[in-house]
Amino acid sequence: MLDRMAGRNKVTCSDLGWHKDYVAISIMSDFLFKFLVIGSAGTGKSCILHQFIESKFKQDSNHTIGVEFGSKVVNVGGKSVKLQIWDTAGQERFRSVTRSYYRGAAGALLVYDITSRETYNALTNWLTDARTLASPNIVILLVGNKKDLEAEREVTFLEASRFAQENELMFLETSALTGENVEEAFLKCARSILSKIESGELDPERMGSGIQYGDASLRRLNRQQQQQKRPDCSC
Ligand SMILES: Nc1nc2c(ncn2[C@@H]2O[C@H](COP(=O)(O)OP(=O)(O)OP(=O)(O)O)[C@@H](O)[C@H]2O)c(=O)[nH]1
Repeated sequence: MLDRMAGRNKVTCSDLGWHKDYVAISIMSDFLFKFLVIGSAGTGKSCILHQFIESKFKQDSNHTIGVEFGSKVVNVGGKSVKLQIWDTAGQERFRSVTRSYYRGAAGALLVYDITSRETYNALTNWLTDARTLASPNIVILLVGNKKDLEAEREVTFLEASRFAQENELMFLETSALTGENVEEAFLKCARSILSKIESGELDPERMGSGIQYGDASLRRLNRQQQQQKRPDCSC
């Protein structure tokens, strides 16, 4: 099972139950965050995930069947965070399958294609799904992908920034082709979750928070508890 956590895996419909019993806590990480990548078909979600994990463009990307999975450990503000990322199919026919993955997600990249107004117009529906089906405190970053296709742009940066502001989303334009802002998108989302944990706005111990302590944090907590239990030395 651990092999499946290193890198990226296709999850077929028959596999859909396996992760339910799986407690994925990385040995060296401080936290584990569950992430979703959502948005209309063809916006580049799989290519974004591939670029983030493999640092290269996925040349022959096919439509995702159900969901695919990838993971990566990143350093955020001195903390080691394992991102457990579910790349969902954008096609309507997979909607019931993909919706079952929303529960307990801490963060999401909501992706549209800057060269397709249709994918931008669908954002409100995706957002409603994310906010109702995932954790109520889910941190969402709006991603305008295919930034390299400037000549074919149908959605301006300003328009999308306003949408993001009105809907309390963070916003970035990316290119899975060149890699521009791809890592930054995941890091920005992770940073925001981490700062909400630090400020107490997010509680990793709440069921369905999409956040777990990694072994490094657990070891630290155990040490602190042991020290508190030790009786004071009277010598
Ligand atoms: N020029 C350009 N093409 C891209 C970019 N990202 C993805 N593509 C292309 O867009 C198409 C769709 O990419 P995918 O990553 O498969 O899209 P998806 O959102 O995962 O699609 P579904 O799995 O059906 O939901 C492919 O032909 C990619 O080569 C990008 O940043 N720039």
